[in-house]
Amino acid sequence: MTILRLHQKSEFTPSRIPLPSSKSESNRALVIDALTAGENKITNLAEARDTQTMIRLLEKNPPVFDVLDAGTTMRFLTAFASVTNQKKVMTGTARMCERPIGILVDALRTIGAEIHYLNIEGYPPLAIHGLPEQKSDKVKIRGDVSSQYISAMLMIAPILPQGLEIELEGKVGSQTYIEMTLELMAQFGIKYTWEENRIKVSHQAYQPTTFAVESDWSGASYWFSLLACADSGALFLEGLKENSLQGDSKIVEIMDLLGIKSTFEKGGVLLKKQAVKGLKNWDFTHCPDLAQTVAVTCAILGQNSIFTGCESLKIKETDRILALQQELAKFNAELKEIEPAVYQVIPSVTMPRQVQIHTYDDHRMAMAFMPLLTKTEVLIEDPEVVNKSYPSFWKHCELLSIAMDKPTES
Ligand SMILES: O=C(O)C1=C[C@@H](OP(=O)(O)O)[C@@H](O)[C@H](O)C1
Ligand SMILES: C=C(OP(=O)(O)O)C(=O)O
Repeated sequence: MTILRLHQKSEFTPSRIPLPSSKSESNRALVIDALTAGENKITNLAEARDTQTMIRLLEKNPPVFDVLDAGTTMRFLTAFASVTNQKKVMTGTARMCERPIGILVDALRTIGAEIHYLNIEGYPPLAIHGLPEQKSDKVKIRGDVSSQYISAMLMIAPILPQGLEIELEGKVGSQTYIEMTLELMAQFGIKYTWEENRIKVSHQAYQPTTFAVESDWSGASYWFSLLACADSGALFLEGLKENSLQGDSKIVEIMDLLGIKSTFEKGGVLLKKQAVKGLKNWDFTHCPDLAQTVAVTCAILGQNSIFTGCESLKIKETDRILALQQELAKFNAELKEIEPAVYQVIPSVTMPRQVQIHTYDDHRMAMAFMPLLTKTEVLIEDPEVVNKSYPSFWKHCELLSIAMDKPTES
């Protein structure tokens, strides 16, 4: 295990942070590009490992698609390999093989794909044998497990000879990501309708276009949190736009309650400190990746908050609820279950002189706990975990003159 020591620092001189590109937008653009007959010009693709994995697999087209720990890559490429009628084994890390995929496999089988489970029913690894003939132009997909299944089906829908109608069943989580998929498809010329719980996409061709991936709002959230927890400073986050395809731009509203004023300017957003208004509760149904950032911020800022809509957090890179509970306890804060998927953050009252954060192979655990350095010395276990979405994260900490020791082996 490597450990990165972050020295305490609570004042930041106004600094600029060049954010990474969004892996969610990148991975959609890459799949759509692979399904477009002509030449697209896609710029600003993410350096994230999840995106680099997608690029490598699409370029090299090996018989086994090992997606490592990338959820979108697993789900999007399962649909892609099916619709392009390929024989493919889909696999990933041990954790990836614990993340459910049965809902997507069922939907693909309904439209005619031949897919077998190689180990446990409902989970990767999978063997795909192609989609010889479209058997149905309608599927029902429940929306409360992962929106990635719906995005995966949507992106392949125009390629299907009969198009596709998707009926969303029950509560829909991460809807902003479904909207992102459809908006991106629209930018590549696709027409669709979405009435109540039915999304219809007819058979049509993706139109070659130019598309620039936006900066990553999920990655931006950690800098909002850092400034919210700091005593003073200002930050300019480069490349963010007010009207984003990304639902995690909600961090602006959340952090407005937690003491950050955001002003959109040419080339990005300026963050300044303002009085804390208070965050009594927040629903994370459509922005689950912000939950860790906001939980840590509330715990540090003395905000007793109720978090709802946390259903999907247990099936991400790790069980994020358990991981948060264990790590918040290290500085005497709590994430208490009130009822299923509803939690209360009980903030820290005493801060130890040093806190060592276990990161559970989850990039967001490392990044979400970084702002703790405003209050104490922080040791981050396996800091390279950030590579999944934000490989330059620690370099960007250095831009803020956050002192850190070279990672040591232990
Ligand atoms: O489609 C996407 O790009 C994503 C959707 C979300 O997953 P769920 O739909 O599983 O909540 C999100 O947590 C993930 O980081 C990225
Ligand atoms: C959940 C995440 O990613 P994925 O599901 O694509 O692995 C994430 O980046 O927080």
